[in-house]
Amino acid sequence: MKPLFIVNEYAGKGKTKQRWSNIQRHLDMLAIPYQVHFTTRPREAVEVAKRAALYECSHVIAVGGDGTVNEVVNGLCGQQAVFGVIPTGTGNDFARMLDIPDDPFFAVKKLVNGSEKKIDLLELNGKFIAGAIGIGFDGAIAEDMNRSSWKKRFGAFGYVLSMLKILRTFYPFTLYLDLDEKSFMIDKCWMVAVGNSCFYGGGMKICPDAKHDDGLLDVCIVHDLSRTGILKAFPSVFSGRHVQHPNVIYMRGQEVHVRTEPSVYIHGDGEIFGQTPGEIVIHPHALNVIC
Ligand SMILES: Nc1ncnc2c1ncn2[C@@H]1O[C@H](COP(=O)(O)OP(=O)(O)OP(=O)(O)O)[C@@H](O)[C@H]1O
Repeated sequence: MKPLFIVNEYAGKGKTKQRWSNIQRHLDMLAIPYQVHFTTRPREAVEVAKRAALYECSHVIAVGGDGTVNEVVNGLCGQQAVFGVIPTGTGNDFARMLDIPDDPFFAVKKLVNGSEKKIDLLELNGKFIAGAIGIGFDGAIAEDMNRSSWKKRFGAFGYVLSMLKILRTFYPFTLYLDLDEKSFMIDKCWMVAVGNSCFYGGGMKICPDAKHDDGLLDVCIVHDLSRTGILKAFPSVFSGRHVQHPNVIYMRGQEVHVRTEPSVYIHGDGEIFGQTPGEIVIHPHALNVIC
């Protein structure tokens, strides 16, 4: 039973093609037999991972960034095969969550010597997300980044550029949020983040206490801040200290329903999943991974 590598050569600003030759060299050096599929278009990885059982593979490894991880996870969820990742993308937050190194040699070694564990997954309106979901200001930033060439040109720094652009035009919204049995109505809301992992946007700790195997989702709400206030608070998201800010609410639960007035964008691990409303549920121990 050979592992199947699903490679997105376009991930990491197109550098994955070069990185894959390195990875292949390391696999051959360690005498690891494998099968490989190169994606030819967006979302193809979902279909390939769905057919993993036909390939008779014990492991399915995504070679790419968080978008590729998301597609493979959505195809693989509910199957026996174990999921792994070799990070070659721009943000690589999933690999960061599992402590998988960027260096291809050490990432391959980790795949070979790593142990298996089960991790939780978020489900948003029927789709699975391994890392974190952003609603509102952050969804608008992700939408802008995916449309512009900034991510390709500037990598993770493209997030900051899109943030500065969206900050000028974004208007806070009214949030109606149900978390398990509790209901909240929050005016002048900027964003809601729901995290399975603490990392997102290339290393930002938006939900700093989120753990990917505790059966809980973490919710972070930013509200009632001026544009200058957002700018001042932004750097603290890299350390996770933003949760101490008086205009940040931080909670934990199992199921979140979000409605907003007006509708705002939702992203999951950087990919746009439409607009609000959104229903988010945590699925404890839903995916077998090597870490
Ligand atoms: N052959 C292809 N041609 C064009 N796009 C593709 C192809 N295969 C996959 N994709 C798309 O490439 C997009 C970007 O891939 P991915 O997210 O893995 O890399 P990244 O954006 O560099 O990394 P990260 O998400 O970690 O910042 C995904 O949304 C995926 O659907």
